Amino acid sequence: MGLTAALIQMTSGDNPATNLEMARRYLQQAAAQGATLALTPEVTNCVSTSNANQNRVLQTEAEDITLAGLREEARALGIWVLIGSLALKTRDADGRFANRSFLIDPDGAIRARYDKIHMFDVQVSPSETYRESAGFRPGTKAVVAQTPLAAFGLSICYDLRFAHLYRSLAKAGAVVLTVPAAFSPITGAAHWETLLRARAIETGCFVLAPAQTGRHPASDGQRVRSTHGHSLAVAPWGEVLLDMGTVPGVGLVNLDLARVVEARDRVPALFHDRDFALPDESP
Ligand SMILES: O=C(O)CNC(=O)[C@H](CS)NC(=O)CCC(=O)C(=O)O
Repeated sequence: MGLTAALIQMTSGDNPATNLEMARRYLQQAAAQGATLALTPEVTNCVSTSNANQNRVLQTEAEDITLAGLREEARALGIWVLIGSLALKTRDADGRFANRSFLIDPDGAIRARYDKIHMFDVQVSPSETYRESAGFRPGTKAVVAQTPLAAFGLSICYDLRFAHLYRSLAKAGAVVLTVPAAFSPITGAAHWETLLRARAIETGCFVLAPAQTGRHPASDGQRVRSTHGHSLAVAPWGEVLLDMGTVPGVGLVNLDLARVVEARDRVPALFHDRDFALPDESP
């Protein structure tokens, strides 16, 4: 029961057509190297700090060129593709976008969709504040995708900090957790690897985390955004199998799915939950 996965590390800019060309090339390299599954980062189609630019270049799911192009590429190459996420227009009255992950099969069909649940509304330093919920509407539904390769538990970026989501995914049958990201450099250096390894150890799952990296090109006048990189693959026992550093590219990793059962047999903590009373509010 083996699975060869390719993590794709990218520096997406704010022009979806350029990002799509880059993603296509990486998928072709992944397939040529023997990958049966390739995974792209969060907001593969557009990293932008300008709401005006997003309103101009983003499209609905039905019109999105990145979704159509990568479905076509999956079919041409005969591989599975996890599109980490796409920023997409919705029909919501408030005009907010969706931050949506897609699992595509080798026929190019969409096998699962997941909308990011937890919004990154965080001041990471005195000069750096994110308010994701101003532009994006949160999802409300956890997703496990059953496939002939494996059962995948989907998540996105800031979701990583909510351990109970991953526990729920693993209990619902997931053996591979996907965490595409565009992590901030400050929190990335402090928390990224530790959190990913913790989620793997707690659940006895493989964790695949394709990431955005570097300084993202932006049209004139926009704030340039940087991301942490370090796309990571972690085994169910917690070892880091692959760390891609900060250079864009394709990283291959072999997953021996028997190691999920092995890790859970050694430490069955996933199956040792107990009910408990919450602490009293009174002192
Ligand atoms: O805004 C976009 O274009 C797409 N969304 C993102 O990049 C999101 C929200 S700003 N980034 C994160 O969730 C980083 C989380 C993080 O860094 C942490 O948890 O420490």
